[in-house]
Amino acid sequence: MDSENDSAELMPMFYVGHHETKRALPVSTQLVHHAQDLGYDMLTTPITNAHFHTRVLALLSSYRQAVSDAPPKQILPLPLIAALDAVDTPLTPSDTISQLVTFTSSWIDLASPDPVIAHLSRQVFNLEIAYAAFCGVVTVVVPGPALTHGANGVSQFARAIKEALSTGSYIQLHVMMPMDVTKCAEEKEDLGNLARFIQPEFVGQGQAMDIDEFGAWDAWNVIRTMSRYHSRLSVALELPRRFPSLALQARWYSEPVRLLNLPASSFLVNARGSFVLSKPHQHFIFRCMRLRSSPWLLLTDIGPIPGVNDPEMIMSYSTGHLSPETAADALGPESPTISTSPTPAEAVKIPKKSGKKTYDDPAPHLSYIRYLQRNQPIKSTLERFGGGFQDYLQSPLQPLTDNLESITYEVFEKDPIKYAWYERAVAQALQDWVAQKKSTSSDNGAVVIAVTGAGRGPLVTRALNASESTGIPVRVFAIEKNPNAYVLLQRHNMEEWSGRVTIVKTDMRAWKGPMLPDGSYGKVDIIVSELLGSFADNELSPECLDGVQHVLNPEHGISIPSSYTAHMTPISTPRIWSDLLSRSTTIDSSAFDIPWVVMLSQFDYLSISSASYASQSQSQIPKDAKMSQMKLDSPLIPNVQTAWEFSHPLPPSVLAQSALRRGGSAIGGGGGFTGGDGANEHNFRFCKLAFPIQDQGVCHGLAGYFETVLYAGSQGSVELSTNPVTMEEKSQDMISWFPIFFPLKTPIQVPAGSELEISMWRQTDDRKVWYEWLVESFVTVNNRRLRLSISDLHSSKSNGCLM
Ligand SMILES: C[S@@+](CC[C@H](N)C(=O)[O-])C[C@H]1O[C@@H](n2cnc3c(N)ncnc32)[C@H](O)[C@@H]1O
Repeated sequence: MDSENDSAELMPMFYVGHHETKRALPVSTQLVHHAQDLGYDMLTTPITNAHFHTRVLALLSSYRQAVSDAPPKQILPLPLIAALDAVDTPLTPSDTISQLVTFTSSWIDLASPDPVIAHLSRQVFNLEIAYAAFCGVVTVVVPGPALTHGANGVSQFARAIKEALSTGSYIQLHVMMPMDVTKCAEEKEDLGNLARFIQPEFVGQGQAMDIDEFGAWDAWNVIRTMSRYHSRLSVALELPRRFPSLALQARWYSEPVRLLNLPASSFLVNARGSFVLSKPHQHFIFRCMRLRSSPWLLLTDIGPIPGVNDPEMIMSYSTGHLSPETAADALGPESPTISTSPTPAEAVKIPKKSGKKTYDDPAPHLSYIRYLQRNQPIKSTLERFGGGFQDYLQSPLQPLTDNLESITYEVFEKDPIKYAWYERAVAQALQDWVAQKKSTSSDNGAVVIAVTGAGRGPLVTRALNASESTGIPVRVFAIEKNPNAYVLLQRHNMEEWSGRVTIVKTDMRAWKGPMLPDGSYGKVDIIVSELLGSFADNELSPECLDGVQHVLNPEHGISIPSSYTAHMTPISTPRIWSDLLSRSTTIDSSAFDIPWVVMLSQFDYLSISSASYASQSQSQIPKDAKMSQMKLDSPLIPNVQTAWEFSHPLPPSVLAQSALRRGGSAIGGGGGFTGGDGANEHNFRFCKLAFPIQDQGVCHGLAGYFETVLYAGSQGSVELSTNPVTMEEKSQDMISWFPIFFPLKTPIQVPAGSELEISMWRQTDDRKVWYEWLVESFVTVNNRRLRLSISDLHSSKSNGCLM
């Protein structure tokens, strides 16, 4: 198999279903197989049929009649729907039932302010859920609430969903929500919809919500919040013809979307007369398909399954092999000529270009989706490296207290950027050293380098390379406290480094420096270390480097890295939060007090850089962008702020004061704030940052990143970054670090135009280091700043990093 095929095989699979809102035929096993022969993976079916619908309408009508015939003060009991009859449903338990996506009735109105309509709707819904569960159905799609009834209606609907999750204890419930309620296709006049039979006194009752672009998302937020982020509850998202703002797209992307519903109206027709999707549709679908649980696609009302009534018809399997013209983009719906862009129904009437023989595709929409599947954007380095780790929570490494395994080092060493950048930094530092005519700590003019925390030695190799490439002689020491890695370092010294390196097995803080012939200890000119964690200082780089600074040449000595900064931004991530909730109730009650290392994937930034937010109406995807080249990062640039900085070496006076405090002498002060002598208190940090929130949302925690200056000299600075705003410019394709996530035990609802204030502390008691974090939400009304909510003060003290 060639490598192209190899990588194509690793691309996500698209599972595509065929859905008819009014399917004429019951879905038999034969029909399922027939659809599979065409290339569909699944079919949908309603749980009940028109017979049942008619029965309920008749019951409503006779009830209304009875009420109007009854004497004025007589109260009649609410109408009761008799149990389902065999003629009421096309479903029956069968071998193929688990392959069907079932739909509850769309003609009910669970959120109705009319108690009779609500009562009937609830009965229909409960009967359907119970029967589907009985039949062994796995997937049930529930049409979302009518938003016209306002907030009260949404909570009624949400309550019914919560009930259904306990009735059908194995069923996955997908609530069908429009991506953008303001761009919803006009509700088709459904004469049988119970909502039409609302009594006049209830019309307009229940404060209608001010429905803005985020209206449907807001309703979904109520539904999943009331069900406590239930793991069997997700969204079936209906994609509109014209896509909403990038902010709303990004929000839906962060939700548990398990079905993407593509009605016929979401397709455009290109110059060739073929059904295609706009660039924003393509981009959104491609992004969603990269999620750890990628959604299924439903093609809705694109016509019945072809060939069902025509056994003679020659069918072809939709492989996605389309000519470039057939799959070419259409004039997008965002084009000013939108009105001339035909709807699919209109397009059917467009004469095909004469002269060319047209290929009659029985399933053109499906063929196009398969084409997208074949032409997905190539994977980024990070995606190739991190595949399978998306949103997977890992406890941060503690390389100081734990001894890493060889395989962990091996993973670091695959980084295509980090080590190359270190080599550049060392080379530039050596060149500056010589150019500035600085004296060295050796007796022969060689610059003395110590790689402190050498691991299996990749930075040692890079330091030797830098010496060779610059022609500047060095003397190299490799310091490592992991006894197992020490063995490997010795082997490398014999086999790769020709014995040029002095290997010392010790904690760097206990190392006295290079031993001189007279038995005394010399100094080091450059300390090279990589002790950084996802939040810069969380693997105790500051404490380790303070502890080894005594060996550094006091006059000229430098540290690579010379500084590092921690960064953060508030995010919404329902997926990770619900994962933490179940952990906190099962395996780890402190799950919300741990900063987790995680390859953040299904999340949304809550605070966007003002320039990026302002320009979001302009299409971010160039018109001529090839599918395979599309970038699938978050489309908006977040507002990421710096929490604090550490730099090395420290001024000697700071270390001198720390030494005075250690041991608790009177002259060393009154002890630490949080215990101990306070000898590490110079590494205490605090920050309070304010983040503007543009759109309403829910904050589930803080995403943390870091930047580091390895070396800044005469040739500029060599930097690494995991900060999404700067990583592309500073160290694109670096894969060694995933972000860190500081969770909130109780998610904070944030209105549009509000502000989140984040307080973060790096605490220490001389024995360990931990973080504390607090989030507050504010809104300004009539020039008064009002606090809306405040989180718990979270603390990782019980899981702190031991010094
Ligand atoms: C993140 S790993 C980096 C390893 C290697 N430099 C690399 O880039 O692949 C950090 C290394 O520092 C070592 N280390 C951490 N604290 C140390 C200390 N106080 N003294 C000596 N080694 C230490 C760990 O055992 C580990 O091997």
